[in-house]
Amino acid sequence: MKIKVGFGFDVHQLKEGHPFVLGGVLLDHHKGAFGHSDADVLAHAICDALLGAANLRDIGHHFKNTDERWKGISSLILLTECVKMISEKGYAINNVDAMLCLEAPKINPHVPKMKLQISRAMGIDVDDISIKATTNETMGFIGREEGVVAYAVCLIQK
Ligand SMILES: Nc1ccn([C@@H]2O[C@H](COP(=O)(O)O)[C@@H](O)[C@H]2O)c(=O)n1
Ligand SMILES: C[C@@]1(CO)OP(=O)(O)OP(=O)(O)OC[C@H]1O
Repeated sequence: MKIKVGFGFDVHQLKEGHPFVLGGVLLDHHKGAFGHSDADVLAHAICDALLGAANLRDIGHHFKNTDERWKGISSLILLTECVKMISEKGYAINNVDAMLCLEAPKINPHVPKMKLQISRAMGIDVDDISIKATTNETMGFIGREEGVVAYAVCLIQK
């Protein structure tokens, strides 16, 4: 059996009045993430972890942020596409572990729904997805609520 690990990171600016989508869940917050797609940093970090594990470059290589096809797209669709790419190389997903870093809102109440959305998009068990959150203790751009960050690792095997 071949086992591979992948790591992903993403960051997006937070702007007043923008929708805030994380893990496919629309959060009720005065600020939201700004990007070419729906700017879902959690989905993007998982995409990069999957692609990295299978040595398939990165999200921007496959989905250019100048391509009109991806403007405003739900990143869950991009996540499903990344799963297809690694499946075509013969890999199955073992598990995903992710970390969100943002000052507000509180993420814990939304974790079950995020896990469900991501499990559906990836076609894996909800129990094989872990989502955690931390603040940046008011420091730096995260502490000033200027941006949101996500990290993810995943294990794939064939
Ligand atoms: N946006 C966030 C940030 C944190 N949490 C939860 O609160 C716990 C304590 O966070 P600290 O940054 O103060 O260590 C953290 O372990 C998470 O459970 C959250 O839900 N949403
Ligand atoms: C998702 C893509 C494509 O729409 O764009 P963004 O939403 O701007 O996100 P980013 O993480 O900056 O780049 C990856 C791109 O593939």
